[in-house]
Amino acid sequence: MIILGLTGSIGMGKSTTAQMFRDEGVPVHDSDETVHRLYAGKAVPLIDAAFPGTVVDGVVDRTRLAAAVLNNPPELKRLEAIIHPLVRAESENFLDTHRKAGTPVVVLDIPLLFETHGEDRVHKIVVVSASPDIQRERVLSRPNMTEDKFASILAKQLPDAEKRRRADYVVDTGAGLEPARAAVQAILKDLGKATALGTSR
Ligand SMILES: CC(C)(COP(=O)(O)OP(=O)(O)OC[C@H]1O[C@@H](n2cnc3c(N)ncnc32)[C@H](O)[C@@H]1O)[C@@H](O)C(=O)NCCC(=O)NCCS
Ligand SMILES: Nc1ncnc2c1ncn2[C@@H]1O[C@H](COP(=O)(O)OP(=O)(O)OP(=O)(O)O)[C@@H](O)[C@H]1O
Repeated sequence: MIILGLTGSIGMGKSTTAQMFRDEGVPVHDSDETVHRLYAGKAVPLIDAAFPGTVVDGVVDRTRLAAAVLNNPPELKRLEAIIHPLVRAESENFLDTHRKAGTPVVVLDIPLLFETHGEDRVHKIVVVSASPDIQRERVLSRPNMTEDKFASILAKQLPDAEKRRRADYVVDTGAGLEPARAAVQAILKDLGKATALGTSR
C-alpha cells in the first residue's frame, strides 16, 4: 500500500485537494477533522482538565482554546502533547484497516506533517501551495479569523517555500480547481507507474 502524505500551510487548499483524491476513489484520513471530532468526544475530559473554561456544553470551544494557546507557545505544546498521540492512534487504525482491505493507495492529510517529523510515516509527500496573497485572502475571509491569529499560526508552520522544496509533488491551488484536479490525477497516474516498477515500500 502506498501512503501519500498531503500537507500544506494554512489556507493553501488541503481539504479541497483531499476531496479530489476521494473523488478518484482514494481513502483519506483527515487530521484536522479528527481533532475536531475528538473535541466533541474522547478528548473533552482531557482538555477540560488541562485548559479549564474551554469546554462549553460538553464540547471543546475551539475559539476559546485557540485564544488560550495561540500566543502562548508552552500552552500550545501542552495541547499538542495531548492531541497529537490521539490523532496518531486514529490514523494508525485507518492504515491498518486499509492494509487489511488491500487498498492500493491512501492519503494522510496532515497539516503539520513536516513540523511533527511525519515524513517517515509516508512514502511520498504532496504539498498544496498558492501565492502568499491568495493564501492571505482565503484565510482572512474565514469567520473568526483575525490578522493576529493568522500571523500566529503562520509563525508556527514551516515556510511554504521550504515545504515545496521537500515535496515529491506540488499541487498549485492558485490557478483554479481544474488544474489542481489534473495535478491530482497526474500524481495517481505516476504512482501507478511506481507501483508497477515495484518501488513502493
Ligand atoms: C488551535 C485550534 C484550537 C484552532 O482551531 P480552529 O478551528 O480555529 O482551526 P483548525 O483546527 O481548523 O485549524 C486550521 C489550521 O490551523 C493550523 N494549525 C492548527 N493547529 C496548529 C498547530 N498546533 N501548529 C501550527 N498550525 C496549526 C493548520 O494549518 C490547520 O489546518 C486547533 O487548531 C487546535 O486544537 N490545534 C491543536 C491541535 C493540532 O496541532 N492540530 C493540527 C493538526 S493535528
Ligand atoms: N484549486 C483551487 N482552486 C480554487 N480555489 C481553491 C482551490 N483549492 C482550495 N481553494 C479555496 O481555498 C480556500 C481554502 O481551501 P481549504 O479549506 O481546502 O484549505 P486548507 O489548506 O484545508 O485550509 P486549513 O489548513 O486552514 O484547514 C477555500 O475557500 C477553497 O474553496
